[in-house]
Amino acid sequence: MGLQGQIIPYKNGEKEEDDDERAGKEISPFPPPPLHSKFAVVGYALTSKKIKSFLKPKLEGLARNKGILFVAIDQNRPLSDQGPFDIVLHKLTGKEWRQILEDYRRTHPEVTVLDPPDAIQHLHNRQSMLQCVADMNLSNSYGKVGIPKQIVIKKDASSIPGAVAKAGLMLPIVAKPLVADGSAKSHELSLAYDQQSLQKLEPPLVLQEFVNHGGVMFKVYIVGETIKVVRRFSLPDVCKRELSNIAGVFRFPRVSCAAASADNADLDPGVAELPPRPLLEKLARELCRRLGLRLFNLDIIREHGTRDRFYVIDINYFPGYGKMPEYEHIFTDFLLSLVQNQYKKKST
Ligand SMILES: O=P(O)(O)O[C@@H]1[C@@H](OP(=O)(O)O)[C@H](OP(=O)(O)O)[C@H](O)[C@H](OP(=O)(O)O)[C@H]1OP(=O)(O)O
Ligand SMILES: Nc1ncnc2c1ncn2[C@@H]1O[C@H](COP(=O)(O)OP(=O)(O)O)[C@@H](O)[C@H]1O
Ligand SMILES: [Mg+2]
Ligand SMILES: [Mg+2]
Repeated sequence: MGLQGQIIPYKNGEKEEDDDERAGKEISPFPPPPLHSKFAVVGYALTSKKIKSFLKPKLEGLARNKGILFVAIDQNRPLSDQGPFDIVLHKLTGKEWRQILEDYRRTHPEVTVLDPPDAIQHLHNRQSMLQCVADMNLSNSYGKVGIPKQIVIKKDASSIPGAVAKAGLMLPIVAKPLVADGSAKSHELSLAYDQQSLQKLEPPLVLQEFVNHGGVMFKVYIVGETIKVVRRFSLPDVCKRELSNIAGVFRFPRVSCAAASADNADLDPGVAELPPRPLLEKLARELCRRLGLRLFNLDIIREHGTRDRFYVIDINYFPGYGKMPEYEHIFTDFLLSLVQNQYKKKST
């Protein structure tokens, strides 16, 4: 079964209508936009890559029909002189930009900044990124969600074999740059097969046990209270024989970017089966609360040979929603719900 149309809203469990049927003739379930302007104004500060993949004509068209206007933020002018905005949507890096946003949040509490810069900052370090998942210790009748056993190596590659042995990490080991700032370098991943090769790695790093997961992972996209899951191909399992015959470090430039959708692939059902919906709902809701974020996705894998043992391996702020089926409807409804909440707050 393909995943198209698999929407998991927390609240009502209603299924979205067919994309094509609704395109262009949206009847909004929300009351009209606020009184101060005809449109709800969403200021955006995004890279050109993001504008291309996210702000597609279909999204802008649908938004306009629902009373939402996207307006580009001019980074060379003070934010307060622009707008007025109801919402600020952003994904740019740099200390200066963070400070501008923090100041703006303080002086414009009526504007929803998606999301707060300090909360996003939490995801820019691969150790702090997964801490919330570890703290949650989610385990119920639907399954158990954890993170792979991991350690952080800040410097000194020669200390790695000792640190790995002391922590009891099993080979093979995945090495990821500690900083996840969106740069090409931060997505470079290495797989080390033997103890000796570990010294070839370049700190600062997070070292994680490689968890066999049948070569398929799940991307869980979160937009406010809505979650949507897609399947992607991933790194293949490493078997014991391979482990004893292969030595060295294997480097991958950007695994997840190269990974194709596995939604319609003919897969072993035990590998392809989506994680249970109630488990993902609980995980997503808790992560939204703990991280203070509304726009993110997480990469989750199922330990091969188990039914209900899951590991979160990555969390990304404002990911590639363009690859999430029906994101235009989900995103515009989300923006409207935010504006509506602001309006309610103002009138009470
Ligand atoms: O460009 P895309 O559509 O592949 O999106 C990237 C994400 O892919 P995904 O939605 O998970 O498939 C990607 O996810 P992964 O880290 O590759 O799992 C990141 O979120 C990436 O942002 P950044 O480089 O970490 O700042 C995202 O890149 P930006 O679009 O934010 O630059
Ligand atoms: N601990 C792990 N066990 C097995 N595979 C992993 C593990 N960590 C990462 N991977 C694989 O490597 C890919 C990239 O790692 P990830 O942490 O998602 O980095 P990125 O932020 O660059 O996407 C994942 O999508 C998955 O295919
Ligand atoms: Mg990833
Ligand atoms: Mg990532």
